[in-house]
Amino acid sequence: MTNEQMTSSETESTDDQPAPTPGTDGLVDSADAGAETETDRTLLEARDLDVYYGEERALDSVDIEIPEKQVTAVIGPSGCGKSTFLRCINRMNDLVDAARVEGELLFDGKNVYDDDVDPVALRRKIGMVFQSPNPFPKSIRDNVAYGLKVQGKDRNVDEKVRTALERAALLEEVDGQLDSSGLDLSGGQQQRLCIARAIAPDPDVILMDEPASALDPVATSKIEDLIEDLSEEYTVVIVTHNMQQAARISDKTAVFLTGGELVEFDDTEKIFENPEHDRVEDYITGKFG
Ligand SMILES: Nc1ncnc2c1ncn2[C@@H]1O[C@H](COP(=O)(O)OP(=O)(O)OP(=O)(O)O)[C@@H](O)[C@H]1O
Repeated sequence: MTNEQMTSSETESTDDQPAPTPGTDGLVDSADAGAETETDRTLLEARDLDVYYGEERALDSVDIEIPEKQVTAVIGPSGCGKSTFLRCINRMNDLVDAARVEGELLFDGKNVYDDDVDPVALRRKIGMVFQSPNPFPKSIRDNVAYGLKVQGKDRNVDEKVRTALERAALLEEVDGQLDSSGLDLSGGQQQRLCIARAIAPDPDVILMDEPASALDPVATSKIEDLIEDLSEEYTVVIVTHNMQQAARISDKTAVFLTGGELVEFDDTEKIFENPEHDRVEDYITGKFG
């Protein structure tokens, strides 16, 4: 992973937003970015975004505006590019040799693919939770403190760890055993530990790639409740195969179909009750996919 350094302090702004203050990592500080409490403010935007793996196109000219502090679900049949899209947002595709990205992915009006953006710093602002819980073989405390220590944020670590565990709805269950291994927790607890680890560095966005697909129904329901709570403070983008889950927990839904095409993006209710496109209706009603 390259830790690219900022070479310019220039920051782009969108037409309807004031120019935010650039940080030393090429990114903007969301707290400086103007009307951060407006729920419909766009935080993430793809413009004509294509991704290729070698010669194969996985995303086809995707345009989307994702609002802050809401849950956006990304659904679609297997292989349609959902995970690829998610990984574009925090440049995880940089780690895939064959992947090539064209177009723009704006975070707070700044293209994350600009040369002056440090991908490591970007991933602290845009955290990620994966399909299978993947705690480090360390204590619960060290798992959550990991990102803070990497950032050199060594002050009040215990307090920050407890806050993150509380936000991830795990503190009550693990209080008094923060020195036990994270690997000794149940699958659902491990996933909430991973969520606590993602939120400890205080990101703006949490990306989730099928975060409940490896969990039983009770653990899944806890994660779903948690995702809804998290959207009060964070922008959540979640890939899910489970359409009922998307309908239950998301405010907006993006439907990708074969070939990496974003066919429809709208309020979740509209997508599930009255989609514009026949192909989306066919997918939602299970006619294919
Ligand atoms: N590392 C890679 N190298 C080459 N091709 C890839 C790679 N990752 C994904 N692809 C291809 O890109 C396309 C989109 O894959 P992606 O994983 O984004 O789809 P998805 O909708 O998330 O699928 P699923 O629902 O099965 O997880 C597929 O054709 C896939 O084979």
